[in-house]
Amino acid sequence: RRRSKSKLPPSPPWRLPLLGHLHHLIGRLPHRSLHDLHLRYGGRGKTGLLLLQLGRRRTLVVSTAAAAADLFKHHDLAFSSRPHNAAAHKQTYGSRNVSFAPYGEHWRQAKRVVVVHLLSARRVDAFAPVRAAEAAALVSRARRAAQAGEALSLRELVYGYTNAVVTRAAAGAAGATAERIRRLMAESETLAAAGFQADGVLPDAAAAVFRRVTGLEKKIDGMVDDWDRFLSEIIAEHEQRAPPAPGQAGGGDIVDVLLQLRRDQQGGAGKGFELTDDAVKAITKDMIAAATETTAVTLEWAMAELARNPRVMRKLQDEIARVAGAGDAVAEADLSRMGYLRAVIKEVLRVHPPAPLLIPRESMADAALQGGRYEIPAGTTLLVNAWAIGRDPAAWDAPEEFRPERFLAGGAAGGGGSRPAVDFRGTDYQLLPFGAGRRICPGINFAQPVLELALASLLRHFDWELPAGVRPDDMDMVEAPGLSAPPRVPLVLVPKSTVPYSFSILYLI
Ligand code: HEM
Repeated sequence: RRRSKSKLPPSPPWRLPLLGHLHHLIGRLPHRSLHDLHLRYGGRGKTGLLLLQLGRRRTLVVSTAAAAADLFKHHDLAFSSRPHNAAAHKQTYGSRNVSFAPYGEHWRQAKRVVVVHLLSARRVDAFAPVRAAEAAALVSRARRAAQAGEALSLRELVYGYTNAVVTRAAAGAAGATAERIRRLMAESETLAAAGFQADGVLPDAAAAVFRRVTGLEKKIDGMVDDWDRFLSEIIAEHEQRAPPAPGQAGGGDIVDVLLQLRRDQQGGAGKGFELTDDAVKAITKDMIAAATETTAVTLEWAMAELARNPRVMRKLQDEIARVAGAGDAVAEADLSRMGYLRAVIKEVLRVHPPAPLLIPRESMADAALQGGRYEIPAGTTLLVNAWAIGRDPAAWDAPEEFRPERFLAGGAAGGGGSRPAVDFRGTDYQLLPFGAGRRICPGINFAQPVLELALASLLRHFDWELPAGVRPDDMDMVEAPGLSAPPRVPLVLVPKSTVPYSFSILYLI
């Protein structure tokens, strides 16, 4: 026992009964306190690993790019499951979605369906008209505020946009339905966070008692029923109307595609996976939940950084004006020529990853990390601290500076040099906002044009100013607690129109 203990990664002192090291995190943002713990107790050689006992879960925390590279290159399979969580299990039809499904045949087949059929490049292209219409609606909302000289809540503005794009792409729904999804999602997030906490600390039976006694169980059940009623209605509506004809432009929304797959394959892609009603609902809900908040949070942080860095805002506006030409709406075809826009989005995701600890994973087998220096037993929860990795001084020059230029082609991670630009697709381990390996986010291709088009449109048509009396240095750049990490102080900015009145009329009609 002594020998294997010496092969465990470093741990902080003061491990309390029941809580373990949880008291180090209480009342603070987990990604920030885990980063502090890594700096303080991560060992002399800073191996990038820390082993904590968080309530009942033995937890490995990865905090540097080098440690993430070793983990994802050599041990990804061992760490490809997800820890069981009773609240999440209930909300996902028994973990029949992708995000929370344990590693196994269901997850493999469901992820294949998502990657090949729901989020392929062709499918994402087919949603271009939805993005264009919602970007125009976004601009016209901002224009009304600009003409009235009013300040705008950026959170409301960008959440309305991502919510509309995602619900239309997933379920063909708009208007009142999008509003219903928005309410369901806000309530689910609060309940999921509470459920996660109870489950993380207490053994199963005690966590179940805690949920019952506090009324949490009843609220979760109510929420599960509300979602189920809503998703059943959507499926029924889709089944009643004629399916999109083969080859029809777009081929329908995500629910259409799932129902068509079910008709074609009579129960899915093979053994261990059936596209039952529950699976269709779980996957549809997963797409909506995984896409809406993450993209909205990225846009809110992007606007906050631009407001704080007027030099970057001006440089970006110049690029957009140069590529998009005068007056007109930004066309998606132009986005690929906006290198600085892409660099800005990467820099935002480096400094403010919307899922700072990714989604927790769990190891299925013993793993010998860093060439056998450390042995991690099976059943260990894994947290990859993407927020800390984005600030790793061994991987980034001046990590606290917001400097998109570091991502321009030919620039090395830290800026300058001739290496290819760092990307966020899971092979550059210093930039992991979407994760890496088998569990990497399958939504990158969907998220990218949603983010780029919104940002280019908002910057094309308006200058964005801080409300009177607020200086860039006064801005609070700390995250709110929760599953995603928006700014803790919702961003408010004042749009000033940059487009001549004759063009702006087009956006009001
Ligand atoms: C800025 C936008 C987004 C960010 C930052 C983001 C981030 C993430 C992260 C960190 C993970 C966990 C990866 C891991 O465990 O290693 C994940 C998983 C996932 N994401 Fe995203 N995501 C975004 C947008 C989307 C979109 C638009 C969709 C779908 C339309 C989506 C669908 C999913 C799904 C289904 C998973 C689960 C994958 C699995 O467990 O195998 N995401 N995402």
